Amino acid sequence: MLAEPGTSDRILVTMSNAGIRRQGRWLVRGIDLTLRKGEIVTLIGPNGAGKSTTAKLAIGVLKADEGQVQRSSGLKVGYVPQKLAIDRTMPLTVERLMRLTGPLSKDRLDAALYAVSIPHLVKAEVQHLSGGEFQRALLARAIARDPDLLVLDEPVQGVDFAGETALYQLIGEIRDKTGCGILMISHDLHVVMAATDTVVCLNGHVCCRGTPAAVSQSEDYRRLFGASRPGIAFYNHQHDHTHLPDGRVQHRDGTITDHCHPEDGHHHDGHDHDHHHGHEHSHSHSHDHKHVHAPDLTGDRHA
Ligand SMILES: Nc1ncnc2c1ncn2[C@@H]1O[C@H](COP(=O)(O)OP(=O)(O)OP(=O)(O)O)[C@@H](O)[C@H]1O
Repeated sequence: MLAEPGTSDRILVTMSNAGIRRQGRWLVRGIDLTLRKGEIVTLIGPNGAGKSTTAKLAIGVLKADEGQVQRSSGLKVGYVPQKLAIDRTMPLTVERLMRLTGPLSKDRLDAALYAVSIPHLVKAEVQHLSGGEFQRALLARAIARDPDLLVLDEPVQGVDFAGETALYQLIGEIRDKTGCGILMISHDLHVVMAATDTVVCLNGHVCCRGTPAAVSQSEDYRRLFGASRPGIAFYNHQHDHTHLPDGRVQHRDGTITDHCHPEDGHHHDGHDHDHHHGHEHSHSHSHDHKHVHAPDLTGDRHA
């Protein structure tokens, strides 16, 4: 008998009630988070909310003082930290940057640079790269060793709007091609983050989570970031509800609940809460329900 594509074998990291304490203060606490193959999870939150700390806990750079963090055995992580201990004014070629973290065959190095569309920059000096090219070089370095999980701390820093859109598109393509899981960190929701499957809004603890569209409408998000955020646009499908591969339920407003009981979810609007397993579905589309699709902002790249 063919088994349903399992969800447990797709799990890369499970954080259960994880917390970390420094100098008598909890930097983050009560973090529940699951990272799976093929999924993009984005952590958002204001400065100091604990996004980098949570990412470091997830990959084992930091150890939890409370709760548990479990990683699948032999998990290979590609990590682009927020700050690099590299002096960008020192002479350093892209090729050497790629090898600073360990040996890498020429074939893999070239393939990774090709995947991020900068194969011509292999001999370029890092100090001469544009912001977007530098982020691509870091991304190439992180994907070169075939990671199961890619962790990208502020992957679009120093990149203009068009470059940002292209970079998020590229990150989505890397996920599609390699099937790796991706944990991203961003200060805020952004139009292209609609490519993200799940947004987790942090402020020392998990304030809310769900699709980008759902989180942007949630009270917690609005409280944290202010009521109106310009530039957020989502391409929404009208779902009644969708059963995610891991058994959770995504409601029409984009919220995700573990169970089908209305009281379990983050329901704010007082209607459309009667989604139960076994009741009538009204899916009228045939695409993969797991993804919220970004608007096509990248047409020029396909021209
Ligand atoms: N080793 C440490 N000792 C004490 N405090 C720390 C340590 N590391 C981080 N912090 C504090 O923990 C909090 C969370 O830091 P973190 O870098 O995770 O936040 P962040 O959400 O990634 O912020 P930003 O958006 O500014 O990058 C901050 O208040 C920071 O000052």
